Amino acid sequence: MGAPVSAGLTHSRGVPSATRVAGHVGSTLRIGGVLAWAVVGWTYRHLRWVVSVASLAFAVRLLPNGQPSGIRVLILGWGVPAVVAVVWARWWPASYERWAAGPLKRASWRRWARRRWPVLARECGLSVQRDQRASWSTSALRAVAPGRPSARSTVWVHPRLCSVTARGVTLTVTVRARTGQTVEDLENAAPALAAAASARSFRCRALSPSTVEYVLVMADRLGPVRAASAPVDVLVDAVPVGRRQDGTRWLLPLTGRHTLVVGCSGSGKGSIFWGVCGGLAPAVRAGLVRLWGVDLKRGIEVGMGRHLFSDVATTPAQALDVLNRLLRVVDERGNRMAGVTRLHEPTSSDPLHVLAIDELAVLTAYADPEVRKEASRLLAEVLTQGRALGVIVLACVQDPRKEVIGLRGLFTQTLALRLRSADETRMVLGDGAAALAPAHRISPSTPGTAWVIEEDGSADRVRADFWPDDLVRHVATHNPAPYVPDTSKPIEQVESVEDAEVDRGSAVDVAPGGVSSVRSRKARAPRQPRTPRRPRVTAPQSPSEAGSVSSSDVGPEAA
Ligand SMILES: Nc1ncnc2c1ncn2[C@@H]1O[C@H](COP(=O)(O)OP(=O)(O)OP(=O)(O)O)[C@@H](O)[C@H]1O
Repeated sequence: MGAPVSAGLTHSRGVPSATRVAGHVGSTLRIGGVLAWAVVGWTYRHLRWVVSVASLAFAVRLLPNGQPSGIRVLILGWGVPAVVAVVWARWWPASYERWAAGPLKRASWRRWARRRWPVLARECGLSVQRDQRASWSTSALRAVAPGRPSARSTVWVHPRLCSVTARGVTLTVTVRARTGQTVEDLENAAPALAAAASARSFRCRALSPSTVEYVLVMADRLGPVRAASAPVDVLVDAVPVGRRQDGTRWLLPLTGRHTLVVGCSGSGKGSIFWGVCGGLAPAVRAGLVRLWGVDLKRGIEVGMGRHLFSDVATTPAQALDVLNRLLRVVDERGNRMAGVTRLHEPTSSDPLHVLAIDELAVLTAYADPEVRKEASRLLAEVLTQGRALGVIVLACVQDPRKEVIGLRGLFTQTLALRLRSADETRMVLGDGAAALAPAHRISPSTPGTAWVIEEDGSADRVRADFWPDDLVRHVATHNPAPYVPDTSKPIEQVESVEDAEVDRGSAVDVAPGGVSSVRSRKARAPRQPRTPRRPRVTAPQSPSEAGSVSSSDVGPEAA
């Protein structure tokens, strides 16, 4: 048998085969097709610009010469701007968006709102039909030709469009209610207006009893995941946790507030937990803030950044102890501040105490009945009295039902991550929130996204930055909580400062796998003089007893 014969043409050195030529032609055609398609698409989207530039080129280049050339018009007026724009948008998208696409889009949104307002107002149920008396000219016409037109006519009355502005990815429309209309009527139309504008989301804010501002977010800035970065600035009043839906920074106010973070499993509570604790890290290092952790889910979450915390409770008994100690700070500060000031100012000797609780329900709903009762009582006291005295609480929870968190109403700001139903949204954010802040519609594919209700009552969508484990560890290691001897413990429990150091420095780092490792910080902490012996003090059992505790019973920051 002879050698197999190739079905195609044979190769000869220096002469390309038909297959290779066909391949080159094919790929050239493909690239050309993609480019042509991109140019056509861009032209379609920017038709007005292309037509304007083409007309300009025609007028400037050709008319003076008196030699019109179709090819030159095409190249100068259409081809050049289209290719420039495609290349610009492809390789420098940010500057293209900033200087070309962004301003054009915003101008078109503004024009759309102004021109379409009468139709929009009517279709969204904001306008009414009213009978109107005929004008004098109509009446005169009627006198000449009796029978028509009618002496009365029907007109549409719309709420007044006060202003239309566009900035970034938001279109802001301010509207004044017509006679007989309330701001609630205007607010109720917000979802319909947002849908008509094809907005991604919206905010609605009452500026006065007759004026409402609609902020329509036309593009989603919360889509991409953004990792947090190690904080540098010493911040106490508010910490940056992520971004708002209009792309601006989301600062979560802390001073004077108790924060409840609610979201189902996997909704990203960890990002907000570490956004706050990590954001406070430089202040912890500076001694302006003391963090206390309660993580009854085996300390897995808090263990990741253990060094940041002055103390961490991983069992119900330890949690009660932490709550008791904070209550003593509340009592001591209350006595000291009474009649002097109404809001605590954190200093390094008198810091802000932040109690961070990973899963509140484990303590207040799923623990033993006695622990539950005691924990709820202590926490209620901290929540009701601590706010102005510089003792604040950040609590995360999955289930917002009253049976699970009876203390829900004592938190002064609430963040709703992804929730399971409109009912849960109402429970967390309040009546009427299901339409304005639909946390139950947050996609499971965007963890860390939440709805917040601002002080002025408006709702905003936000997304927390993601805190990877390495970043949490890095921030905690570089911003350890300064050592503060706990003099509130009965004396026999703290034999010496060295013992206390070992006690506190033996941070139980629980690895994700659940394996604990004991790490001593004794080597790093400076050696302290021995604590003077003190008379034995019994920890108070109730707030009334706690009120009589002397300043030596609380931490040194209070002394
Ligand atoms: N801000 C974020 N951006 C992007 N992805 C995030 C963000 N936050 C969390 N995730 C992702 O979502 C997953 C779940 O997040 P996280 O553990 O914080 O949820 P959780 O609400 O605390 O859940 P659980 O209550 O079950 O502990 C994380 O593993 C992470 O991959």
